[in-house]
Amino acid sequence: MSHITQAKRVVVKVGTSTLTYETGRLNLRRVEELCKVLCGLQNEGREVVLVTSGAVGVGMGKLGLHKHPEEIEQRQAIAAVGQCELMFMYDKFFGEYNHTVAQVLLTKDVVQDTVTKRNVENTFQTLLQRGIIPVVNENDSVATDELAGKNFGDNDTLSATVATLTEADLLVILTDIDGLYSSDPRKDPKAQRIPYVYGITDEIRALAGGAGSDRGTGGMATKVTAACIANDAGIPCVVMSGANPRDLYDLFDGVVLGTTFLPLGAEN
Ligand SMILES: Nc1ncnc2c1ncn2[C@@H]1O[C@H](COP(=O)(O)OP(=O)(O)O)[C@@H](O)[C@H]1O
Ligand SMILES: N[C@@H](CCC(=O)OP(=O)(O)O)C(=O)O
Repeated sequence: MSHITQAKRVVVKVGTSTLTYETGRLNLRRVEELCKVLCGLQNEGREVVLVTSGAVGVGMGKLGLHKHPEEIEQRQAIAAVGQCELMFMYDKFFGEYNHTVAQVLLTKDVVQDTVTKRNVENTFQTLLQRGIIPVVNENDSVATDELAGKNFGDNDTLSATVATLTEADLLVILTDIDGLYSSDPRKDPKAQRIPYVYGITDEIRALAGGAGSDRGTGGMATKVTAACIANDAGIPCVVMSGANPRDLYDLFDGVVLGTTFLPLGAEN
């Protein structure tokens, strides 16, 4: 699958359910492994952009909270605590393998305005040219557009936006399940994994349900939306399990993992 093996610029998105234990505390072993593998991919000549969730989840863990507060301002404040911890950890782990990270926090309006969009595109280009790994999250402490509902924001869609902004060759979404199934496997034991999707249709969208845990936000539905945004920009998208970050090496060696969403006309 040359779309994957030959991808040079790769956006990798990791969800809260992959980064944390049920307590909300960081799964350090997994996060360290993920950072090491991303450094390995960077060393082989790829350019990696990491889109990370976890600010709210990690903030809750750090503050000893077990239930998502209803109030938006509480969640914004918790995210501010968690984002700090997340970046401290990424800086440390990537630094151990001699790589520099940069924090980029985005809101929807940034990419809707031509001037701020160009600014952030320039920032990404400059970071990547310098071999720096951008670590991106939604700017949860200032974003209010997506806070009205229960969802705090949607980093799946954000990752697709980042893939288009950076003109990436591939988007990889790491989650707590190994791809898109014919229905939510947590509810349907007969659900079967779908290895390839060539062009996202309404039937495919209808298969994808909501989050599988209290820590996840958008479920498979937002991942399919993200894949659609990426595919519309000509960028293939893989949704796969983040449980064993070393699987990324297999992916780039050509092993078929998770679900690969390919734009129509990009079948080989
Ligand atoms: N058709 C489907 N195929 C696979 N997973 C699905 C499907 N429908 C709903 N899901 C749920 O989506 C969850 C992954 O999304 P989410 O919990 O938001 O994780 P993350 O934190 O990685 O974004 C899975 O654990 C699963 O329960
Ligand atoms: N920006 C939020 C993440 C929102 C989100 O989409 O979470 P997830 O479903 O775990 O990818 C945070 O950092 O907590």
